[in-house]
Amino acid sequence: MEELVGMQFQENNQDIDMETEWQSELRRLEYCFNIIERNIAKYSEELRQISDETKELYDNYRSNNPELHNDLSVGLDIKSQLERILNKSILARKKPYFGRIDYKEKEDGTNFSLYLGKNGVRENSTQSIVVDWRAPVSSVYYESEIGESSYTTPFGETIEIDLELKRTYEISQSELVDFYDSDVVTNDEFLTKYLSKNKEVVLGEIIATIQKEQNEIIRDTPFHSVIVQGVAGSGKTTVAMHRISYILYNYKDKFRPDEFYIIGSNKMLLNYITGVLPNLDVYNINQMTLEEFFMLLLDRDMDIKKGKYNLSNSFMKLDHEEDEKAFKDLKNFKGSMEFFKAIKEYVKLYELDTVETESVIYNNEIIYSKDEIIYFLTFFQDLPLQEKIDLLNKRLTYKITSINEEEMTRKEVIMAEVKKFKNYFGNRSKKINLMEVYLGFLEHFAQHSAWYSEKGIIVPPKDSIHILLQELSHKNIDIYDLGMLTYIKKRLKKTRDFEFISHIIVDEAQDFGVIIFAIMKELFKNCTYTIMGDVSQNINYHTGMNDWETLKQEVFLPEKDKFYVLAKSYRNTVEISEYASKVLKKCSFRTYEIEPIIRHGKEVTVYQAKQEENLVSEAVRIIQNIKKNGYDTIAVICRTVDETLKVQSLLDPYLTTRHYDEDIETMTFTNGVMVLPIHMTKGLEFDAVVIWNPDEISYQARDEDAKLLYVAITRALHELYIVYQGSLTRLLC
Ligand SMILES: Nc1ncnc2c1ncn2[C@@H]1O[C@H](COP(=O)(O)OP(=O)(O)OP(=O)(O)O)[C@@H](O)[C@H]1O
Repeated sequence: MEELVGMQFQENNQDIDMETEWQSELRRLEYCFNIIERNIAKYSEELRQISDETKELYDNYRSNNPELHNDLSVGLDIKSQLERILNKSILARKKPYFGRIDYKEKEDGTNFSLYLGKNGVRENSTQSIVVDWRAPVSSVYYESEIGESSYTTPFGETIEIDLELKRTYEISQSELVDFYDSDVVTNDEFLTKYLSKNKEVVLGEIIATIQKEQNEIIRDTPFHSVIVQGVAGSGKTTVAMHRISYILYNYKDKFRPDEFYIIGSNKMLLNYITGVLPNLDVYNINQMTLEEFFMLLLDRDMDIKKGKYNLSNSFMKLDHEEDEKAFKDLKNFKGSMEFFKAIKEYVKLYELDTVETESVIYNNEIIYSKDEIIYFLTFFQDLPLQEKIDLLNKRLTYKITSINEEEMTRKEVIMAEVKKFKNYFGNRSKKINLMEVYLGFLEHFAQHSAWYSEKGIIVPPKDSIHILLQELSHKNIDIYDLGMLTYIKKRLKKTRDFEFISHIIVDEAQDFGVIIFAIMKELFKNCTYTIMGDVSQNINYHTGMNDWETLKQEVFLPEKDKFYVLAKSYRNTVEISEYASKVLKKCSFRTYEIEPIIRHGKEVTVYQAKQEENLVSEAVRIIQNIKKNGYDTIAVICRTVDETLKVQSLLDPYLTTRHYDEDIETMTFTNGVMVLPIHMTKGLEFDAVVIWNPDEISYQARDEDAKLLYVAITRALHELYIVYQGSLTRLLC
């Protein structure tokens, strides 16, 4: 157990005047720098040594010494660990800590004065002079007020304390700039100062200003799942990234980073959000889109590229043409639990059809009865079909062997008998074509909808399944089809592909239908989840989630898993938040109120142009002003991809913009002006946003359009502009 030592604790804090206190803090900082410098020298030397050793190992390995492979990989591992430690120490030299807590432990009266930093700093192998923000005790800094309090260790032990001081430091480039005590400066004042800064091109870490309600989520146990509804800008993504860091730090023995999967809707968002992870000391996490995730699981059993399937990106289909009703019905069905319940029923049927369930007669006697076989199939329901077949074959051959042994049959005869029956229930590796099974299911569903209704499944109008079959015959598939195929694989095939995942983090979860989570829960039995979303931002209105109820009640376990609500927005100014709230008030769905952190900015500016050319000149003027004001990240947000391409060409003669790349997989978030369709701005934020032409046609007064507009508005940190022509959408009036 590491010993926590801090500055010599002062019993009589009140009596020390500010000057002495300031001097004492300077001395403490100096002391800390000395230790850090000493550590840097030590780690540099160790790194030099290990680099030499691995270089030598590598040379030997190359000159035909392959048995050195293991030593070499251990050496390289140590080297990269040392590089990280050294790097952390070098960073700590600029700002070793951000906070301090002084407290007395109730049980034995011991006093502590602890400094908290992004990374722990050790004086020697047993003593820390700066405590890592993720350590259990650091929770006091985020959660407790001065006075009686407690903190809990990851393993449930509660430590009662008396908190006497909570202090926050401003240290810049190794200089102490200021410090504030929590009974003097409010949390909000400190936060506002922090929030008024400009945006960086990756999501930032917030360890110095994590709020109480965020801290609770970050530090919740990874042994159950966590679902978070948070208004736009409430820090869901940020909290998720800090939670990963916390779990990997505190539960090293139980969780490995390569067993963590972050699922997001596109590559630009993923790169943006995971950019913060090295800064939070997290490496080797998997990050991918849901499409990629399912394809990874399907692996060679269903090669989308080889099969020449067109994988439609559900996020790209956001033009505002009216979908036909049948398409809407299909979308609603594909995202719902009903679709999942239906495939489950079909798989059961498929198993009974595939496995020979008639009684097995041997030497005129029933040796395996129909009832027994059906009982076996039901009892081992969760096992994949292939495994059940293997087990049934094994049991049958065992019975045949026993009967023959009782009759003292010769060994060779027994073997010949066993051979006859060894594949009685099916081959060891039965070839299963996943797409064929899926199509079989859809056809069965279309033809026998009454059978499914009898099982309590709400069946969609017939047309929708026909459309789906047609789409598949044209080789068009989407994430819901991939999800179904993955489920079929898990149920029918014997595979180890599903055993390597322990925690899944889903950002912008509301954009996926609840069925996706139901499928994942079936695929990975021992996995837990961190699910972040905001139902007001569901941009896939028909497939995505417009409330959390089904997910909470039917997919997760209300008595075990946790549901949190984050109501405060840290991103937007009060003016922008209020503007966004106005849109939500026009909707019929349940909304979650936004509570902005009190940070005022410019009023939202709405500009009506007479003609398109005025729209362009006004947008150019606005953007130039924004730049003059010193803001670096600016977005012009359009309704569709087509509009984005058009606006880009309209602005091009006057401004340098970062071009929208139709291959969204290769786009990255950058400084400067980006022209983007709404769906690509999900999860991102910009210093200033210009919403392009939100007129009556582009955004009708209906819930799905309100959600899109809400997303666009809430991307802006400091300034928001609306430029339009014709009649402004009623959602903004
Ligand atoms: N406690 C905090 N202290 C300082 N900044 C914070 C805090 N919490 C969140 N932020 C900032 O607020 C902004 C929004 O955070 P984030 O993107 O994680 O929110 P979100 O809920 O995922 O938003 P959205 O739903 O719109 O994608 C970020 O700039 C983040 O750094």
